Amino acid sequence: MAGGSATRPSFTEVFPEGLAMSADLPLSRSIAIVSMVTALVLGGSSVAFAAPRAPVVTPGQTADGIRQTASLVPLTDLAVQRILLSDKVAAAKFGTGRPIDDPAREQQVLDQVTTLSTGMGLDPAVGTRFFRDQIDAGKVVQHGLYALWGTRPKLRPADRPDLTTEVRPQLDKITTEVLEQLKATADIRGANHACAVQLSGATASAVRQRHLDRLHHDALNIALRSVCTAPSRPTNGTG
Ligand SMILES: O=C(O)C(=O)C[C@]1(C(=O)O)C=C[C@@H](O)C=C1
Repeated sequence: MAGGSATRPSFTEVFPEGLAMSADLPLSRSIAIVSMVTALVLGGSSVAFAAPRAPVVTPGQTADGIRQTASLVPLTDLAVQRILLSDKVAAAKFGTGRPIDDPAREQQVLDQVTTLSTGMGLDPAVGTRFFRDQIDAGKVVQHGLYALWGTRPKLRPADRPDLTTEVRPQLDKITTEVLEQLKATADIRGANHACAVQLSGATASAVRQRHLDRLHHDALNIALRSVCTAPSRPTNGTG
């Protein structure tokens, strides 16, 4: 965690991706960067850092530093955890003849989501909508890994975890936490720009920190696709 001071931003706060000075960087931008770095190193007397000191705003905190708003980071991380467990699901099933799609198990997951959502005061439609996407994301990963392992036998998993006693309980364990985060983020989830910006930041940082490859990144986008959309219209109980 970059612990920036309230008076002067740290290097990583100014250049989160590091300082990549390439030949194609325009000269004016290079000069600007050099002067900003100089200001950082020498103690910050340049125009860039002489402006009135703004409070450091961290995710989940507003500029007044008092009112806390929810963050989409924990929800995103839980989606990543579930996606990474799909690797274990695939390893449990690959080569056993067991199909990737298991509608009975999906219904079990969605029933559990409905029960838990109702118990915690979350609209079950929100929970089930989100979990349908988690299931779709998991299936994308499984199909991707099956394809990979089919053509590259050396990449096949060495161990086969037990789906029923080992992997599914781990998936179930995450369910309550996901629903709690859906509830905690109710005010910031919606079809608006602020949500989209926060979600894209949370996704980008999860991809970076968890070193997600293209397959898992695509799956994460599927898993999170309902987060910044309008609530789905109530149905007549048919789904
Ligand atoms: O439990 C499984 O068998 C899985 O493949 C996991 C999962 C899920 O994401 O919960 C995904 C696809 C199946 O259709 C059922 C459930």
